[in-house]
Amino acid sequence: MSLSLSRVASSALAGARIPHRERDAPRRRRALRVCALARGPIRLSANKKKKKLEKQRDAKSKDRESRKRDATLVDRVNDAEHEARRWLGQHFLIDASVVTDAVEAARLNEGDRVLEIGPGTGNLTCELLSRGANVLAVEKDRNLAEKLRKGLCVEHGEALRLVEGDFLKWDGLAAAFARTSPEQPRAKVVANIPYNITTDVLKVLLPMGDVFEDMIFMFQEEVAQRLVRDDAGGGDYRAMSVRVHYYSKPYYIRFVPPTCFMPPPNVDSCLIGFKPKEPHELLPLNGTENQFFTFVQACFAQKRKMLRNNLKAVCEENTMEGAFAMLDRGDKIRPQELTMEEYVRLFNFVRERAAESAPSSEQ
Ligand SMILES: C[S@@+](CC[C@H](N)C(=O)[O-])C[C@H]1O[C@@H](n2cnc3c(N)ncnc32)[C@H](O)[C@@H]1O
Repeated sequence: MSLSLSRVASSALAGARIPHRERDAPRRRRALRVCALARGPIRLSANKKKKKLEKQRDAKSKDRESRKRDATLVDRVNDAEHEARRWLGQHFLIDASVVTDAVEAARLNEGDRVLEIGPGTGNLTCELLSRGANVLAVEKDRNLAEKLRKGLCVEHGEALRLVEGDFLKWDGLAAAFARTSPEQPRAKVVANIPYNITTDVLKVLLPMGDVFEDMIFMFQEEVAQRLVRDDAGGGDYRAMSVRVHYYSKPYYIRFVPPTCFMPPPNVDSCLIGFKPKEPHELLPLNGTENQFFTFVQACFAQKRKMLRNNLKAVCEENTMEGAFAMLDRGDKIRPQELTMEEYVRLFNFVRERAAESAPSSEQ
């Protein structure tokens, strides 16, 4: 290039007529370079277009597929010809993506034992069975239980066992899921139950970490947000959060809008998981678990008040001074500002002081 430029320059200086091709050579070379540069992005954008089209086609076919799956769920609810009973929290799942996410969150393996509370018309149950799980379902509604017995139970034989009755009154739980050897995998729980019984159901299941490993629940969104956060300090941190974090590691899975149910509920929902701690992972207590939770409940007796005021009811003045010094969180702390670990330390401290000041039985 420097050669041709110098030839052009010297010819021009000599006043000679520069040949057309030589005069235009630098411009042509520049144009070629620009074209070469241009070709790259042009090819790239063609690829992008192709990929975008493929993605759109994929999305459309997935959309068609999931609408077909949604329709199957709606059909199953309609086929039950059952009038939903609101007092039993009957909002049946009709969104296939939610059903899939709930079941996948349980990380099922072929042959896993699963407790389903409230199978209803069987949409979650069918998905669990299709993944090779052995399901034990507890349904309170007599009409729905009857339909399940005549339908899914016949279809799936031993893979599905149905217990008709109120889960909270059922005394067969421990025996039904007892492990026959330490090598046997723990069972799993999947439940879309009425929101007004979730707390009671959790009270039963959370301490069963040696029996259940994954627990997936449908929850009211607002309540789940409170339970999952361990940010003591938020005004919504309640005694139930202490219980949940003592026994498990809760985690948020996904948001579920009212349109995913038939009939739709008035509140937003979500899937939430609880990973129960095994017995050896639980923090040691200076007393029984019941005594601990009764103590925590007393600390929250009036949650707008300072912890000091609530503690007065359960411990001596000098024990309280020692407890506050041990916690080192100041005098004005409120019940919702302590973490679960701090409640365990507080409980253990108060119990230890109480034992020290009690008259010895050997005297
Ligand atoms: C929200 S519906 C869910 C039904 C189904 N699992 C679904 O996702 O489509 C709640 C189900 O729990 C049942 N149920 C309500 N209270 C119950 C209880 N205490 N014990 C067992 N089942 C209960 C209801 O009858 C209903 O079938």
